Amino acid sequence: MTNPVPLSTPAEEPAAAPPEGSGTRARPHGAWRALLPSRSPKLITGLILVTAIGLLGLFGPMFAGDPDAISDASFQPPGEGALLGTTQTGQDVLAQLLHATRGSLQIGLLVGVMATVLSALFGILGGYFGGVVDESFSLLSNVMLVIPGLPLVIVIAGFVPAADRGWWTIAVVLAITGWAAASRVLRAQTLSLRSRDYVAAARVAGEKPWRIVSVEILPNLLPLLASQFVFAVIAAILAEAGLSFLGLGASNSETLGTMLYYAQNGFALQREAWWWFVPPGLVIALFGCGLALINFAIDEIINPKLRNTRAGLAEGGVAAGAAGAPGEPAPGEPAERPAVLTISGLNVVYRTARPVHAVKDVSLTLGRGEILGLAGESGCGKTTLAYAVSRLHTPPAEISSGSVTFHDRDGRDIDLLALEGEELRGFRWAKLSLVFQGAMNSLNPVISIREQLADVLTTHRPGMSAEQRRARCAEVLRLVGVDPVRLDSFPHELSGGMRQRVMIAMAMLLDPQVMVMDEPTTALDVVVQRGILREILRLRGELGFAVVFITHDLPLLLELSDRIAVMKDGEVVEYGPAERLYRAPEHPYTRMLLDSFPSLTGARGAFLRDGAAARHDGRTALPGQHTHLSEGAPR
Ligand SMILES: Nc1ncnc2c1ncn2[C@@H]1O[C@H](COP(=O)(O)OP(=O)(O)OP(=O)(O)O)[C@@H](O)[C@H]1O
Repeated sequence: MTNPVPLSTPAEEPAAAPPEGSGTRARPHGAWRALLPSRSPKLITGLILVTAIGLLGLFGPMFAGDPDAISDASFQPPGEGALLGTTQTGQDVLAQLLHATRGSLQIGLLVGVMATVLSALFGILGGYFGGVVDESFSLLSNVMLVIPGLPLVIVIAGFVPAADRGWWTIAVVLAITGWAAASRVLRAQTLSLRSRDYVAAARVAGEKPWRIVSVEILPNLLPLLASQFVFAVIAAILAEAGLSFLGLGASNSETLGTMLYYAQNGFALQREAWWWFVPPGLVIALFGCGLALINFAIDEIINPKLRNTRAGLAEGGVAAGAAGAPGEPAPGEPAERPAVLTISGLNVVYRTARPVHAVKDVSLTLGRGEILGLAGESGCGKTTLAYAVSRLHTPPAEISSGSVTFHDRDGRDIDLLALEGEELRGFRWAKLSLVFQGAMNSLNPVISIREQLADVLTTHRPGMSAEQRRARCAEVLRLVGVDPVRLDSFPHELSGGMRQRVMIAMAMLLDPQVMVMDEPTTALDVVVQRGILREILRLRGELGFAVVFITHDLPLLLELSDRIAVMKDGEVVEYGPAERLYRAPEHPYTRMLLDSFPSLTGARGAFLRDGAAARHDGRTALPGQHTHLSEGAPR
């Protein structure tokens, strides 16, 4: 991006700059294989349980004898003649168990499929299409919900003559009475999904409704559908057991429910014949457990954030303190100001299945009141570094080694990586605050600006009176160039530029010594952006805070920063005063970056023109540098 409006040009932000885009970042899609969890113990255990019980139900009856064959050996415990013992009438429990497993699985799976299809049909289509479709589907599901399930099942099952009450009849009855609750959940989720940016984008792009539902919405609902399927299967197996217990079960089928029913009727518990009721109970429990574990794993597959972050650890990850990078200040370029933040040998690794060493041995010193620019192409680790320094990183990101020391005004050195809980909360914002890209979107739309600013003060400065809070809120707003009348506005009543200024004001509320700004103005148009950057420069001069300023935009950093660190693949490849970096870049990557920005006054950048880094000698001036760098050394 070029910066045609130099910082020194008195260009004002228009009162109503157009609101910015959504600020969402698209993650690159990996191959389907990459979506699979590498070694998920949950998935493996779940699959083993479900497959084993499935095979037992599928093939077991072929090898088992007649489950109804009566013999004299009544209540025989497990032993040689009968592996799982016998019932009151001498029937073989193992043979019964194998047939019953098949019967229950048939009913459970059929109900699971039917109930899930019904709930998806009514819930997703109703939620997506809205209007009459939604109203009629909702009416139907509401009616099904208010009718008490079990009595309805009993009535329907009782209505069907026993001779016709096959396992499929019971399955249909259970499915009809069991889809409504799931459909309400799916409808609510679909309503939320259909208003997301990417669905709106697909609609604007002219995608057909069936494609939007199946490609944009359905994949996001898969974890929910999977868990509802699991729930429906388990509920069906249990409901069928209940019906059998009442004598309303499938008349032509042996199920785990009927087994329990006969065990109860045969006084198995009283006669301590545990082998009669424990095996069917255990099969139900293990099957449910297996399905639940598979459900967890499906969640991890669908949602990459849930994937096992320890997989990387098991593989040893990336060695801490990897090969040194030229992160130290070059000799002869010591920090002139006393340091406020010292980052030393910092390594940050994303412990994913394939670990990403995002920050490699970074060492930087931020002087008091200094603006340190952090430049580098997308994905080089700038945000990861900012998050780690602010202790905002969350798993799978892990600081594998290094230190971050904050040198407080009062002379204390604070080890940032050792701060925990209350200490960390108290430190962040009061001494080190942050403004992130698209921060303006984090303002709560239903709370006024005044309340949102005052909230920060109430949390961190509980001793402040309401009057003092009001005065401070007005003061910071004035500082960032927003009229304090706006305190009573709601975020939607402000322009994008104003909202971002409010966020900067919020970051300044507690008079921090360091502000980390990650692309704070990227979402704004260039005129508004320059207005805000000028404010930051002015405030830095007035209030003396130091800034770590992150952007792709090297020309902008050349104007703004005292020193610049250039990052590539997680390493700081060049670090020095902005002026030196511009006049005599040492690293080929810095030269390439400088060459990649076209000049407004000279020849077009070599990178854009040639598609490759060109050696750059006698560089033409970059936008903005005419007005700033050419006037002398940076601040
Ligand atoms: N949650 C994550 N899990 C695994 N890798 C991640 C994760 N977040 C970021 N990364 C990787 O870490 C590296 C650094 O990412 P980071 O977001 O810090 O880059 P950046 O320089 O800030 O990029 P940009 O300028 O586009 O915001 C990239 O390779 C990225 O793919």
